[in-house]
Amino acid sequence: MTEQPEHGRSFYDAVGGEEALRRLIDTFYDQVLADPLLSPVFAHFTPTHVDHVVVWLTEVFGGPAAYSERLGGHHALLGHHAGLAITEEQRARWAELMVTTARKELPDDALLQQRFGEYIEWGTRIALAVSQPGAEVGDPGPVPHWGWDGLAQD
Ligand code: HEM
Repeated sequence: MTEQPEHGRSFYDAVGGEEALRRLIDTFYDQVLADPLLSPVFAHFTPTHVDHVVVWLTEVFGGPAAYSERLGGHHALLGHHAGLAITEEQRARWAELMVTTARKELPDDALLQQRFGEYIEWGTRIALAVSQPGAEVGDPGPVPHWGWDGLAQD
């Protein structure tokens, strides 16, 4: 788990744990579903979507590894985006809404907000890539870990 001396705690704990991630994702999807560019992409949205995104982010940021244990891990996550044909405009809007929601819902800590934004930029580019027609997920390896130093090389 990545830690930074002056911040001390794991990135997951500093973010505020599962409770903060749930607040973030609840607020975020309220906006996604009201957004004319994104709402058509989420036509089949269900409340379990919120749960699963929270479980994913929990594991990525160093909390319990429940996405790997219960929801199929990295391969399954990428597979959920297969065939969606996400456009760059949609990706950028998704990322922008997530980052602006994080400014309201996550702690007001410059490094935390920066690393969170970098993860969203990285993750949304991968989601766009695997969503294109004919793209193959292959073997993406274990769920990535992201923290005070960005992507952990573990
Ligand atoms: C960091 C970036 C992203 C993360 C962590 C993420 C996370 C997830 C997760 C965990 C699921 C599975 C939900 C479930 O099991 O119900 C999912 C599905 C989905 N994601 Fe993403 N996502 C990202 C980027 C995007 C972007 C940029 C878009 C579109 C603009 C998108 C559109 C969707 C859609 C439409 C589904 C539902 C697909 C289905 O019906 O199964 N995602 N995402």
